[in-house]
Amino acid sequence: MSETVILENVYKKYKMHTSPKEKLLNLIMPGGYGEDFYALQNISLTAKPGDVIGFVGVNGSGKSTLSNIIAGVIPATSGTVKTIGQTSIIAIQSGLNHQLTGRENIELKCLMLGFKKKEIQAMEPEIIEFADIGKFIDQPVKKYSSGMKSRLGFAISVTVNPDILIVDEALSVGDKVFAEKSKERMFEFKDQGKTIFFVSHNMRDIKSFCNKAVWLEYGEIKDFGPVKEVVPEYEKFLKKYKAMTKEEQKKFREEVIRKQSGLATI
Ligand SMILES: Nc1ncnc2c1ncn2[C@@H]1O[C@H](COP(=O)(O)OP(=O)(O)OP(=O)(O)O)[C@@H](O)[C@H]1O
Repeated sequence: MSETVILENVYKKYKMHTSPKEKLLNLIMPGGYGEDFYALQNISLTAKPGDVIGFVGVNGSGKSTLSNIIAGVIPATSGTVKTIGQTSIIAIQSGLNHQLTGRENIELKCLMLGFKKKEIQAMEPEIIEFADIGKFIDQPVKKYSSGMKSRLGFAISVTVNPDILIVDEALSVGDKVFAEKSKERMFEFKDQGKTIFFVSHNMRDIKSFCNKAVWLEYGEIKDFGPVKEVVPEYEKFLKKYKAMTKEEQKKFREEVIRKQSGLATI
């Protein structure tokens, strides 16, 4: 079956700043200002319908950056990103506008995804029912609890029926009942053969839900393959990392920063 996501030699470079002055200089100077920092380097991967791919890696390895690039939330610095079909991301930062009401956010997000007014009207009741936030739907989102925000974000993202779904730690917030309902919906998507990317620090969730895994280290792909092969290797690494002395862990982190700080060549 043909691919739904194709990434070729993707890099994401940030400028590191230590003061507001440096941030300002970065905005006004041609070519920017500050030390280069590569959040992602040389990422190439493809995904097909039915692929449920877990992103694993320690804090700062690039999982969210890669998710956001696939979702089209942020651009890659270089390389090519091709997605075929409707893409939808579910993340803790739900991307809702805090000044607008829940209902207005539904309309705005769906309009941005290219739906027509009539289609949105048809989807709205389903989104509201799934989000289960009662009368708050006509209140501004700034009055919502974090659980309510994530429920609304999740409800919109799944009701638009995407071909490619990206789930970034979204199940780690909110109550148990909603987490169960969300998991059920994601398993339905999996059964329908959609392409899913799933970011989690919970290896039990990764092993039970995904059929493939990408192990990211220093913003690079350390391994990509069947979840049964990649995750045990990653768990072995985690065990070793946790067994290191504080000094050894510090050395490891310094090495990570050195590898990501402008030493790579594009
Ligand atoms: N806007 C930004 N400006 C500068 N650096 C950034 C920015 N966003 C992310 N980074 C850096 O890029 C690296 C990768 O971050 P990312 O959030 O993708 O990692 P992660 O694997 O998702 O981490 P975590 O498990 O902690 O969520 C980190 O070192 C982070 O500090």
